[in-house]
Amino acid sequence: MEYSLEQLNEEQLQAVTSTEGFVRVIAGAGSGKTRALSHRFAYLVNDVGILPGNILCVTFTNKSANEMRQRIHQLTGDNDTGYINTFHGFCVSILQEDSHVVQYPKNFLVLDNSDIDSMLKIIYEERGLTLRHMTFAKARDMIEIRKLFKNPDYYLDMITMSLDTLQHKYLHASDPSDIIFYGYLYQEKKCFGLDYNDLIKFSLYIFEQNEEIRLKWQQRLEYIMIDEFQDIDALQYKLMEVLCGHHKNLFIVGDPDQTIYTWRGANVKYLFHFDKVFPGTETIMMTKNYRSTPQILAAVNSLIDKNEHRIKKDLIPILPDGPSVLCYHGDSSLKEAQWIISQIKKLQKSGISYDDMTILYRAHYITRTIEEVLQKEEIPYTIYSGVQFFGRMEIKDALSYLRMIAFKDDLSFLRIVNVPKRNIGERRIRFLQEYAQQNHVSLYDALKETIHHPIFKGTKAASFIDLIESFSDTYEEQTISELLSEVLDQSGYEEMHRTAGSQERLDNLAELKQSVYEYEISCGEESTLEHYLAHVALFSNSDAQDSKGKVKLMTVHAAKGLEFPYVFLCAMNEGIFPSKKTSTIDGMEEERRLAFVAMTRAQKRLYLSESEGRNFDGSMRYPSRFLLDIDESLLEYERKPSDPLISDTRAYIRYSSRYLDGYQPEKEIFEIGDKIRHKIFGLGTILQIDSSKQAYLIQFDRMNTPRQISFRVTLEKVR
Ligand SMILES: Nc1ncnc2c1ncn2[C@@H]1O[C@H](COP(=O)(O)OP(=O)(O)OP(=O)(O)O)[C@@H](O)[C@H]1O
Repeated sequence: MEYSLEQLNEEQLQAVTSTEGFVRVIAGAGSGKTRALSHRFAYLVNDVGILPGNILCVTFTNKSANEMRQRIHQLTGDNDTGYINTFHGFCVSILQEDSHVVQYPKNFLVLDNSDIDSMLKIIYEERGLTLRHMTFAKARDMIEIRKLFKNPDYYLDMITMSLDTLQHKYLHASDPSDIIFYGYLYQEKKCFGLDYNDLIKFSLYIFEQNEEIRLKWQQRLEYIMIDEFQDIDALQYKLMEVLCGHHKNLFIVGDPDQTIYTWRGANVKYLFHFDKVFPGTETIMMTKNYRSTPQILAAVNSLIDKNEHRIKKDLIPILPDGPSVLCYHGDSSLKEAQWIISQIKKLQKSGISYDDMTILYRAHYITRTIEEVLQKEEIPYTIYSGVQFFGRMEIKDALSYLRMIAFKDDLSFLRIVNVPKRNIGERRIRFLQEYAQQNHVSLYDALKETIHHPIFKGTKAASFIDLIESFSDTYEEQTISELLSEVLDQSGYEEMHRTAGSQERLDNLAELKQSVYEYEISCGEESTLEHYLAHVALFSNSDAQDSKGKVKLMTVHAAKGLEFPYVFLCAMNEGIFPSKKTSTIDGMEEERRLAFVAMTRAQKRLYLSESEGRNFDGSMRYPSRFLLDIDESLLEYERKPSDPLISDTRAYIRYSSRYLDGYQPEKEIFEIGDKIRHKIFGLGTILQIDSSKQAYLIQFDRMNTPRQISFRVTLEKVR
């Protein structure tokens, strides 16, 4: 894009040319925030004559920083694009220049999650901790929470204590949380590593300690601009306050309706109260939407209007009319996927490239059925910010267990023999490889033949053989889905992920079981384990490298800030979107904002779909409340959920909403004669309601006599 202020509307122009003082832009989705920011930067450089190195432009992710750099480069033609970075990235620049104040070298290490895990591994080994004490995911969270709230001055230990003193503190800690925390600080200091928290804390400390350095940075940053201000957290805010302290030229842009990171500490109050904290703030509202058709905008306005904690602001369409928002209710997730793919084919036949079509979803595991249909129909696709379903580690591991039972091949063996840990590490594998080569046998046979060799003392090799042998003997009599469940259980594989707290992996395994089950019922005679393995092998080899000419699949979080001509938002079901983890009213509003972000990505047409069936916990799948939030007249249904299903959904939403924010309903919500499902006793009918005992009298279909069941137990209404 060429630089020209004529490409801007009135509000954008005001935002671009109001260079001095505190300026706040409250902007809607698709209203041209990115365009305004990049033009403002270019205006300062091209027209005002400011040096790019004196401008700081903060974005939310590294990816948006890269994109912003490219745009600004195009607009200014200048190779120096100044400081365009995330807060963390900018702190790296500060520390590279001034880390000597805290006696850290310039080439300090920036730690990511896998570095942190490696450090945790050392600490656990040194101090005899196991994942039962705390999973790595929990340990990382715990460290972050302690750094933010419980021990906010922790960085002083890192800066002022000698390595020996820090080590002493670690070695003398006795509580697992203290051991991990101080062990981690010690490990960090030992390698001059800094995590995201430290980067900001250290920068703030340097500014606090050294006025000269603070002033140097404050003077350097003549203009500061911050994007996605609705997602700023307390530490970033503090840093911003310091940085703009000299010139006081601070420009912020945000959309309160797109706050989706409160779970990470973002707080939209900073955007709301900005004008009180910085008197004289000029506020500009940008609500004209250039991205989406009036049909899409009417639907999203209607959705977000249902959030109670918000400033009312409708997006105003600029583009001409387009087709209606098209919705579909499937009898199963397969039917839903087939419908999406049929729409994709229709679009493609009309001359639209696959590039222009994107499928969005709330949770990764949703892609499995969609991928299967896409592959069957030979439609090219690519998954962003995630691995294709059958390429995921846990899916490959699970399938390797099945392959091991059927074929006992070396590849499967190598993949799973030590997963979960059976103490069969590299040295023992080398031993097996040598034996196998000399005796021309498979690795598994090598293990069986050498199992009494002293090298396998203290390992769980024998129980691994028992496991494989016992399944090999019986698998032909079992269904594949039973086999899979049992092997994941008896091998300890699922337990391993449970202990590690990897809910996403467990969800994916549950989805794999579901897919095996569907395979069995759809292919009758041919459903042997060998057939199944041949069938899935076709799915595991697709590559996701080049995205040209391919349908895109991504989570809603990954789609933030992007736009696509045709958007399919799928699996719009209770328990998926909103996520089953939503437990507070604020959390539900955040989920709704997330749905809003998803829908506002669409430019030409938006497709919404959901399907019946069961969730992993056995509960019914109801259409999402977010679909019901949208005024009915704004949605065109190609296939609608039945009226009884809609009324049950409403009842379910009313019922489950009571539990938000920990509310425990005291009153009964079923009526006499209602059919219910109890998670253990199965189907039944309500005979009596006893409010004094807070219980129902229920006749269960499979019991001779009725039972009294407390209100405390969740019952599901059956149509
Ligand atoms: N003044 C304008 N005239 C024409 N098109 C515009 C104008 N401003 C923005 N657009 C177009 O509108 C679309 C949305 O703009 P942009 O991506 O900057 O929005 P945004 O506010 O950053 O969106 P979001 O917050 O939803 O990610 C882009 O395709 C952009 O080119």
